[in-house]
Amino acid sequence: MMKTIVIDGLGLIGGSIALAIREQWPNYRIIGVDIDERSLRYAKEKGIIDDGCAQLPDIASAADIILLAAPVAVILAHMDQLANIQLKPGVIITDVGSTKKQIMDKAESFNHRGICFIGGHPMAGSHKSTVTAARANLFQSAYYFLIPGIAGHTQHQQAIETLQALLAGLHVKWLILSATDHDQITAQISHLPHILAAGLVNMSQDTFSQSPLSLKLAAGGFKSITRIASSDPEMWTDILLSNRELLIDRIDRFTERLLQIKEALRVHDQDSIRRYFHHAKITRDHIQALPNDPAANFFDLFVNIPDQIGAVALVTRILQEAEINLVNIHILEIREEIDGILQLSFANQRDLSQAKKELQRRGLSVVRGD
Ligand SMILES: NC(=O)c1ccc[n+]([C@@H]2O[C@H](COP(=O)([O-])OP(=O)(O)OC[C@H]3O[C@@H](n4cnc5c(N)ncnc54)[C@H](O)[C@@H]3O)[C@@H](O)[C@H]2O)c1
Ligand SMILES: O=C(O)C(=O)C[C@]1(C(=O)O)C=C[C@@H](O)C=C1
Repeated sequence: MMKTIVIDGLGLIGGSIALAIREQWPNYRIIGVDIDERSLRYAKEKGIIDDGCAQLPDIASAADIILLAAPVAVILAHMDQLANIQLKPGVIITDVGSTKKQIMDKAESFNHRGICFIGGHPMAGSHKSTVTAARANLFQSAYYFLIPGIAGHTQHQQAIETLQALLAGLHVKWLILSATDHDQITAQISHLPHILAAGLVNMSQDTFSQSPLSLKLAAGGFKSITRIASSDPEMWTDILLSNRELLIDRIDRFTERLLQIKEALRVHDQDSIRRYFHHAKITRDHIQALPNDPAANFFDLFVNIPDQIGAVALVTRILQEAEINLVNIHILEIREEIDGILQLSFANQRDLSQAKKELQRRGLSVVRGD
């Protein structure tokens, strides 16, 4: 059956989801809503959407599924708008906001009216924004959190299954959890890191205000830890304000840890300093690949590639000749002008080990990947 999908906020995330729905369900009608007319025009020209609209209330009543994909404060404001509109019977509303508690609290009024609101959050993205950066495979192999409006309720269970079918083309790993758990987890592994990355860039800029060249000397370390400081400031202001209390706590805890390492330095405590880095290394190394663990994110191999035409093609050709399946390939934006690092993701440890052997046999240097 043909369905009308309304995507409110047609940026990086809304656009990427539209592309994946398009691939999987070519007959569905996709309407994009955005205040930015250029984004709508671009998306229509590229065939990402069938039609565009500037205001959600003008199109909401035609939707079978409404996906709210604007910044968090706009999602909250547009939920208020939707509350006053007669929607199609059986409509499902969902969102992609990076915080969930505030949104799910507001969603209660829909659920009381018998309208299913399922919270959502694809746990992948980029520091780039707008629909021009959208890609159908942006979320491949990433986690996608779903928060049922009323856990265990039959209608909500069915709505979850409908959404999972709609978004099957994203090729994500679904994880159902509560809004509170979601916000606690993302405060630590997404929101705090963005605060720290931006702080580090700002501090470095201030430190070198009299010698701007110094900032340009930054190598891979600074660039990899601060890539996300290029993210959209409006989006992150909304996220922080929407997860205020948990973030204040995370900042306090982080400050304590900074003071501990400062004290170790002050008293020349070599053991503590070594333990600090050792503990982090063991933990970080295991995030990359946990052999035989189905919950492992990726089996990643990091390969040095010279800054030469055809270098990436050589890597893919070697893998193709050895008949090794590649799940994803990503050029890391570090060490520009010297050489690049390719991140190759495999479905399992066996493919990763075989790929590592083949690439090394052909003279390529593997930076990391066990
Ligand atoms: N960027 C990421 O990595 C990422 C990952 C997962 C979830 N999210 C969440 O997804 C949402 C969108 O993020 P994004 O990265 O796609 O941002 P984006 O800036 O690329 O897109 C947001 C879009 O919303 C539009 N918009 C803003 N105000 C609007 C309004 N009043 N009405 C209609 N449209 C409006 C903007 O014009 C823009 O096209 C945010 O809630 C964010 O927290 C982001
Ligand atoms: O890769 C990035 O640039 C991201 O910041 C993506 C990222 C994150 O990992 O923190 C950012 C916000 C989202 O809510 C989910 C994912």
